[in-house]
Amino acid sequence: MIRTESLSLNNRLHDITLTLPDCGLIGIIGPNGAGKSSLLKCFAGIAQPDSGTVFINGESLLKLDYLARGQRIAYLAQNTPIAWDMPVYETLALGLIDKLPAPLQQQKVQTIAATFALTPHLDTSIFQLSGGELARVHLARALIKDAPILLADEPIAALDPYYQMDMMQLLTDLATKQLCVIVLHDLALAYRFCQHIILMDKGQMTAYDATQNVIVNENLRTVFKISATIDKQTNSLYNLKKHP
Ligand SMILES: Nc1ncnc2c1ncn2[C@@H]1O[C@H](COP(=O)(O)OP(=O)(O)OP(=O)(O)O)[C@@H](O)[C@H]1O
Repeated sequence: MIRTESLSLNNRLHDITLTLPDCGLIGIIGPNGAGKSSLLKCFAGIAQPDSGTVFINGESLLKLDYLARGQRIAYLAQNTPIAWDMPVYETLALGLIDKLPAPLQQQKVQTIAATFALTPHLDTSIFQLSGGELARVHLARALIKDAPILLADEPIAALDPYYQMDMMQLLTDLATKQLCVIVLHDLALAYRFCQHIILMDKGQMTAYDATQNVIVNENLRTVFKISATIDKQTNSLYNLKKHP
């Protein structure tokens, strides 16, 4: 569970108080520059707020050392640079915190590779992967350590439509057992898959509630300057238009 109290980060985040549940898929949406990544970085302890506190399962993030944070949180940045060439297998194994006996490590890598359709690429150099394949490697590497909280910044941005839906379904399944907080721009996928939405605008949390209460035309107009057709029965959002 993540809880924040009056979180502020210079002029990027203003007075954000919220409680996220133990399980569920939570989407952070908002226009460019709204503060989505900054909020996620505060949850992860990567950005230090000027005021306010982040609590992870009741413990102040400031009191947790790096190992304790790593055991509780898997964080995937927006653009994860890779400095050196390695096969996919080794890249996935790097996500494990503890040194495991070789057979157990192999089993964990193979299981996560199968989940992310990476088995055929285990011996491939990561420099030879497509953008979408690499995005799947990054998410798999973040998840391999089984931390109870996943924080991922635009994890589906580089994926084609098939894998975007595949990944959202995978995150939905994962979120029955743990908390997954993702930043995303695709409002249709956010509407279809996320249980709750944090709506950010100009560093403020404009709304945080069940998805169908947040993604409504009034908020789309005021925050995004767009409108859409929203069908609550089929959980679909389409026909996006710039609002005049
Ligand atoms: N390291 C930083 N230092 C100072 N200001 C920053 C830093 N990173 C981002 N900002 C500023 O903070 C504001 C919020 O940025 P943030 O990256 O959180 O927005 P975002 O909603 O994730 O945007 P996008 O959708 O474009 O990725 C922006 O005005 C940005 O210029």
